[in-house]
Amino acid sequence: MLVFPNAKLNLGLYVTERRPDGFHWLESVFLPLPWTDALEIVPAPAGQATSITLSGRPIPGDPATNLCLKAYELLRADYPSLPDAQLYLHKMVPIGAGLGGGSADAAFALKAVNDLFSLGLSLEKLESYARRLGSDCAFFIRNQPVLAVERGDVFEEIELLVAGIPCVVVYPNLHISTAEAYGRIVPGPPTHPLREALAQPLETWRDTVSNDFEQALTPAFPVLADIKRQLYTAGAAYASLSGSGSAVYGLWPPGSEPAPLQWPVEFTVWQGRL
Ligand SMILES: C[C@@](CO)(OP(=O)(O)O)[C@H](O)COP(=O)(O)OP(=O)(O)OC[C@H]1O[C@@H](n2ccc(N)nc2=O)[C@H](O)[C@@H]1O
Ligand SMILES: Nc1ncnc2c1ncn2[C@@H]1O[C@H](COP(=O)(O)OP(=O)(O)O)[C@@H](O)[C@H]1O
Repeated sequence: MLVFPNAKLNLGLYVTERRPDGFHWLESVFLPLPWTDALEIVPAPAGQATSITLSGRPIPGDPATNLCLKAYELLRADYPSLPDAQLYLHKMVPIGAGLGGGSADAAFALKAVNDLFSLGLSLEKLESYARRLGSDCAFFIRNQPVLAVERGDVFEEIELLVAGIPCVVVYPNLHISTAEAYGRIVPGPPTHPLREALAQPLETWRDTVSNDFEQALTPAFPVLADIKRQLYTAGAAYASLSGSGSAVYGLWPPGSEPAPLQWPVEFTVWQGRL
């Protein structure tokens, strides 16, 4: 079975409180972004153990710790009759980018195994497995815009008028660790209530919708502010860091087009529509 795990963007992100377990309460809108990896899962030939073959962007760390394998093993612990499998992951979404690529791979692996081996798991059950693999992993099970609260794994419905709008995402080839980024945050309440701010026209978001990680990370990584400035110069109506970075995105009003932009060769740029 071949699936295409997509990335996500965060529209506003407020880290409101540190929890006793070291995690944080947050409030953010998650949006699917059609920038994808490719993941294939097939039953292994007789006598061959479960394995993963990686291609595309190098993933730091031992392949045995890949989140796709972790997802497979998590299900196998509860469904011992699952056969050995071969996983093939072609990585295209940048890593440590705030785009949730690893979490997407894990969530799509859960969904693919459920379909391939007819486990009959409900979306709720798949979400509860996903939560055990990462805070933002559960989002990718339903993979639709939501207001995420608590650890980023509890969702409220939200209506947004962003489908089809032009978007540019710029990854400055800078891997920011999520844990380290959280360590730089001083939690506090949102400057503007997110749901209300996002109900206003796109052009107003610049003054009302922000990402706490941006202020926390920009002093150490000024390139983030440079990219944001360039996106606004190219006509973006709204620009922001995604998640804990380092990808920065711009959104353009419907019907408009980003002005041509020049980026250093080591940057990776995605341009398309939401
Ligand atoms: C910041 C966000 C915003 O969407 O996304 P990314 O920038 O990673 O894409 C998420 O909260 C990232 O979720 P995820 O990447 O799944 O994090 P996890 O693997 O669960 O946790 C990695 C580390 O981040 C910190 N962490 C994560 C989530 C949370 N609500 N509070 C935290 O403090 C913890 O230090 C944890 O050890
Ligand atoms: N399939 C995977 N894709 C990406 N990263 C993975 C994967 N499996 C495990 N990881 C580990 O997860 C970490 C961050 O993953 P990622 O979701 O891309 O971060 P972020 O959401 O901050 O962009 C990396 O350090 C990487 O080693």
